Amino acid sequence: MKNIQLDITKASQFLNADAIAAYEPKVKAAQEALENGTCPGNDFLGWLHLPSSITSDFIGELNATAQVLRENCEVVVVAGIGGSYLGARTVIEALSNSFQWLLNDKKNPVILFAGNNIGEDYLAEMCAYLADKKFGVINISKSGTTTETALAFRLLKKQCEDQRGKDMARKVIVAVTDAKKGAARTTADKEGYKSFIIPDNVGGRFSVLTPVGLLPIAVAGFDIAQLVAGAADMEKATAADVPFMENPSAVYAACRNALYAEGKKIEILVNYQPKLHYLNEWWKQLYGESEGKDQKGIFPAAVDFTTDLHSMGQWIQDGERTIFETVISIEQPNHKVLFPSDDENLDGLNFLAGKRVDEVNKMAELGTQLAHVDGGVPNMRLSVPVLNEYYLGQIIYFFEKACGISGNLLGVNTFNQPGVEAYKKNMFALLNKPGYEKESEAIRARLNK
Ligand SMILES: O=P(O)(O)OC[C@H]1O[C@](O)(CO)[C@@H](O)[C@@H]1O
Repeated sequence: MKNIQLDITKASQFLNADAIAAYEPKVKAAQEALENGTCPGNDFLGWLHLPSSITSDFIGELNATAQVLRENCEVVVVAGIGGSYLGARTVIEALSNSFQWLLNDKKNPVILFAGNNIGEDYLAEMCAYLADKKFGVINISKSGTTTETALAFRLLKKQCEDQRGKDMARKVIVAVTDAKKGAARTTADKEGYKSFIIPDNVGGRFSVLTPVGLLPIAVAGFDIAQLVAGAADMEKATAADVPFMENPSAVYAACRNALYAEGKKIEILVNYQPKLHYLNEWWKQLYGESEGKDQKGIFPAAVDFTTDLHSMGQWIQDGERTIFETVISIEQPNHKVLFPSDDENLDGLNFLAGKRVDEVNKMAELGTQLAHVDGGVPNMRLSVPVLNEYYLGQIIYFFEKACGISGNLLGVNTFNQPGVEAYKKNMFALLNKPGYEKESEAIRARLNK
């Protein structure tokens, strides 16, 4: 089967002729440090060989649990934030009908996401929608203590028990969390929920191929074996013994770092399919939390084209020249729509008659690439044969591997996120959380100045 393909020619033309090749020894060292476990954060490398180590028995166990939820729920709420929901949402939205929630065909449960914000209106409206639904919950949190998720879960657990009774609630609430620690583990054990473990050595943003992503994706009705198969093939295609220029993750890592060294501080991930919006969101967390530290790191931004050509297009074409783009292009859509001819041709669009809509999209993509390159924006392009589970697995592993290499090239600990604690500390101090007395006093004094 054909793999996803990375083309960097429209990016490397902005660099010295040998700039990418010059990265080969550095990339080799960065990848070796990753594979040998000698890089910073080496206790979080469990994702590296995850795809090839997932057994069919484990897939079977996940599918069996998914089946229990599918049989007993019209709606399943996935509670989680960051790496504990973005991967699942990426795959589910990429593969679902764009109007899934309007279809009401009962083939699959409606999947909702919660615990990823603290919006009171969001929670109120979701709980109101669930009021007459047979619903279940997948509570996902590695730490088991994340405020956004814990808050939503407390509401959902109570509503589920009140609506469906304690016994049924125990059947349709599943926990995905740490093996031993955290409130989500304590609750799951006490209530006797079915639970899955997030391995200690896999951080949240690298966890989509653990039950964190696999369980919700299976509940939504998608083929997780194919997702894992795609990732496993990409694990092979990016292995340490693959020559540098044939390893897409190594080349992507080299190219983005070479551009960064030339002052291209912002990378914009671009798609031409609205279904890929959440891939943008997943990728932003993957690269943002991994590389944005020690006062350095490429800023990961993202746009949905052609939609955002009518909002951000101006900035990208003519704004400050500190950006580069990485475009994800799906070669073949899953549907076929031919543009009709019209005798009156009042809209003047008969020149498109008989063409596929995707042909127009592809010409928009090519035209944009040429314009942006002419405007001084280096462009990489990741070509994906078709949008399905298998190729989403390839895309996920491609970006994860490249992120591991890229973080080592940048010289940061790719696998921690100390900066995320700052807001939490202030929030807990402001909310008078027990244990934060000193911080509460200090923050109030600061605000009263
Ligand atoms: O799975 P958890 O522990 O709830 O964490 C969710 C997210 O929050 C963070 O820890 C940041 O606070 C992310 O790294 C993580 O993906």
